[in-house]
Order: sequence, then C-alpha cells, then structure tokens
Amino acid sequence: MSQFLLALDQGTTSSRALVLNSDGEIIAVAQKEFTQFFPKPGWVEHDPEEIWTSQLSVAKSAIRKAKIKPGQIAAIGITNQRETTVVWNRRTGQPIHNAIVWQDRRTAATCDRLRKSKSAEHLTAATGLVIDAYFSGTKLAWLLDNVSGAREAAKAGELAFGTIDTWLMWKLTGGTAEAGAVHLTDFTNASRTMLFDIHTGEWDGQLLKALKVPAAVLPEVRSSSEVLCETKASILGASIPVAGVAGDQHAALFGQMCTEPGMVKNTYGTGCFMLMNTGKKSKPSTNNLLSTTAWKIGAQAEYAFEGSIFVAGAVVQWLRDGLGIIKRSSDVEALAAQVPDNGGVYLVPAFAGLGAPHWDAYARGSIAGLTRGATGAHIARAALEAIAYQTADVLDAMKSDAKLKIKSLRVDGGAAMNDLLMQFQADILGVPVVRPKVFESTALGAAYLAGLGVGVWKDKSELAEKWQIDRTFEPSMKASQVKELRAGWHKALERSKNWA
Ligand SMILES: Nc1ncnc2c1ncn2[C@@H]1O[C@H](COP(=O)(O)OP(=O)(O)O)[C@@H](O)[C@H]1O
Ligand SMILES: O=P(O)(O)OC[C@H](O)CO
Repeated sequence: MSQFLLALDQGTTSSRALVLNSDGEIIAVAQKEFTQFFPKPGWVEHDPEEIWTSQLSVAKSAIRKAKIKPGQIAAIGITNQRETTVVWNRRTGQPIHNAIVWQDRRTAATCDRLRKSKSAEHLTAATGLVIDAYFSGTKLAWLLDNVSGAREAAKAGELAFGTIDTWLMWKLTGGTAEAGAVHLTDFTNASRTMLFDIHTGEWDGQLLKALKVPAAVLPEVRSSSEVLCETKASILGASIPVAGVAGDQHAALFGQMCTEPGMVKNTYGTGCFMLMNTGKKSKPSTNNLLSTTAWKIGAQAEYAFEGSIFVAGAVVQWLRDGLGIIKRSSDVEALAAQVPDNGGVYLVPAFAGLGAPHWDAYARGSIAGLTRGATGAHIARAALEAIAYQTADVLDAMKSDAKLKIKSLRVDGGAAMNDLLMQFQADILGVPVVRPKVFESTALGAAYLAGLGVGVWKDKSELAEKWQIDRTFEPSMKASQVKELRAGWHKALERSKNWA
C-alpha cells in the first residue's frame, strides 16, 4: 500500500496542511487564515482554540484533496511559528488566556531587568539567545503573574505550558489529561523558550528560578525525528504517529537540505530568517547572531546560527500600500528594471528598528541620496536592494562567527520569486544564490523529519537526492562596484540608526 506523509505547518497568520507521497512530492495543500488580536499597542495574541480548529480543518481538507485514506498516512510532521506561548489547564484542556505571539513586546521591561540581573551571562551561554521579549520565557512568566490563580495552579501541577507544537500534539492526542493527551515538545522548539540549555538538552534550573517558572508546567523534550505520540483515531479517522516536530525555520533549514556545516538558507518572507548549519557542536556568536539548534535526529543534536531581518518582503508591501507606486507585490520587479541602477538612492527599511546584526530598536526608515532625477523606479530598486544588503550584513556576521567558507545561499519565501532581487543578491554576496524547485521548504522539512522517524526514508542522503534546483544565480558584478554599493548602503544605514 502506498504511503503518505502529512505536514502540519502552523504559521503566524495561517494554518496549512500538505500531503506528500513517498517520493517527497507534494500532492495536496490546504490553507486557512485565522484571527490576529492586537489588544494593546505592541501586543499580539492568537486564540489557541482557533489555531487548533483551523489546523484540524486544513488537515482534513488536505487528506480529502489528496484522495487518500487517513490510514495510508505513515506519519505526521508538525512545524510551527516559534516562541508563541500557550498555557492551559490539564484537566479541562482549556487555555487560561490567549496565546502570546512571538511578535508581542509586552515583556520588554522584564527583559530590561533580566539583562541587568546576575542570570544574564548564564542565560546567553546556556540558551545561545539574546535576552528579548521575542522568546517564550518571559511570556510564560507574564501569564503566571497576570492570570488570577495561575502561579499556584502551576506549582500544583494543574497547568501545562507549551509552544504551538506542544499544543497541537496535546489536541491530537485527546486534549485532556483524562483522555491521555501527551505533553511533549521537540529540541528546536524548546531552544526558543529562553529556559532550555541547548548544550545539555535539558531545562535549566537557574533560568526557571530567575523567571519563577515551576518545572511542573514544562513539557518533556524529545528529538525532532522519532515517534513522539500517536493521534487519537477519532480525530483524523486513524491513529497516526507524529514522528517529526521542528520550529518552522529549523524545518526549512532541513527542507533545504542544509545538512552540512556552512550550508545556509535564507527565507525571504515578510522579514528574512537566515540559518546556517554549524554542525554537531554549538558555537557562540561574537557578531550579534543567535546561536541556536538546527534539529535533533535520534540522539544526535545539530546546531545553527540564526539572524533575523525584520523588514524584507514587507518593504515591497509598503511600496504597494504605503506609497502606492505598485499595484501588486510582483509589479516591483518590472518597475525596478526600468532603471539600470539605483542612481545613488538607498532605502533603509528600518520601520520597526533593525534586527541582526545591528539590533537597534531606535532606528527608523529613511531614503537617502535623492536627486531631482530620482523616480519611483529608483525607489523600487533601492527597496529591493535593501533586502539584499541586509542579507549580506547577516551573512558577513555568520561567516565571521563560523569561520566557514560559504559555497552558496539556498533561498525560499515569497520574495525569492523575484529574479532581479536574486541576481542582485548573488552579485552583492559574491556567492551563487540557489533557488529550489519546491518552495515549500518548511513543510518539506517537517515531512522529511517525520518520514525519517518512521523509516519511510532511511537517511539524510536519500532525502538530499530529492532536493532539486530550479535556478542558480551566479555572481557577475565587479568587486569594485560591490564595494561602492555596500559603502553607500552602510552610509545610509548610519543615518537611520538611533533615530527615534
Ligand atoms: N515578486 C516579488 N518581489 C518581491 N517581494 C515579493 C514578491 N512577491 C511577494 N513578495 C513579498 O513576499 C512576502 C510574502 O512572502 P511569504 O513567504 O508568503 O511571507 P510570510 O510567510 O512572511 O507571510 C510579502 O511581504 C510580499 O510583499
Ligand atoms: O510563522 P512565520 O513563518 O512568520 O515564522 C515565525 C517564526 O518562527 C518566528 O520566530
């Protein structure tokens, strides 16, 4: 009987489900958006029940579209928006509050205090992270502090904390303690909590104490590729093993088959997430990157550097919705192509400050170098170039941290469809930019991890054969021109820093 994999990709704005066959080909996709809540400036929440119902409905719909029976699914792979925090009551299965989303800044002041505390140095060494409201730890502490009775209930073992992977596994296995629901997470998701020691692979007692988190709320940490649990048969129509779990950026690194040290992927979505495989030992960053996990397959952990850029494809949305110089995002390419170069115009899209490697929360956007001859086409070109310059700044930091030679950059995400941007990216980096045939790296990664977990595929080398190139963009710009352009970018960047 033919075997299939079901990938559940629970993202920030939508829940997606994909069915793959045992050749790793995608045969069905279903997607559903869900509600974003912004209760106060800087706060972002999701309804955990809506996350579950949307995820379940797309899973069923993808199975229907694939025209397969649930019993033909060999395994489920879960991949998810990372850091988003849910706390629920084990007995009733009810969340005690909305999920606090990774973008939520409500715990920024707690992080300021934590940065000055005696745990700060240990935190960075153990978790590889910088202290920031982005991660789950302070969000969990906020829930325990602000939901009435939560801390006592947590101490008494009545509450469960989880990232979205944990919540989905809980729901897939029955949704209450009585029904036998499991409380598990994987190595990659645990690594984004700010409570987990990525070297020992265990929850860190000192950090739990610093954030006053009772150990009783924490899930058990498992690898990213093994049978973690079996779904309750009544939910999807068959009991199916969940055999792959990873945060979405880690899954994308795997889906891009960046399985050797020095291999890098960049996802060009709203922002950019760049991850580089650094091998079986974690390396500290001295260039303002995160030192994080790649995945754990069986007993073998692998590590990565990560750099996030806050505004990438979003600058194209701004050209469309803010400036109104294009109608659709894809129009940016034709507009930018009307001019042979940027004409000395630089756009720094620091709309929300600057992420890696600059980390300037007070930077703001700017357009520099305007002359009377500047047109909308120059601005469009400068916007696309800015995505490439920011990427080059992160890759430089990675190269210097990793001391590894970069052979190429593997790309995915909506803006990686833009040929002009990808060619310019290759030119600026001086390394080939490689775009795969299948763009769904995140879902592929989750399905690959799950397939490995149940033996549909035997090892990484079998998977690497499935990964195919759509197009390679070779660098062709003169080194002197690259130098001049990057100098112009850095000059504009300086003007944008420390503005607000
Ligand atoms: N042809 C294009 N050129 C540049 N940017 C694009 C193009 N098409 C889409 N985008 C941008 O890509 C982003 C959407 O990519 P996607 O991977 O779906 O992002 P996300 O997962 O963050 O929602 C949007 O910000 C959009 O403006
Ligand atoms: O859901 P995405 O694709 O926006 O990814 C969210 C990241 O995992 C946040 O760290």
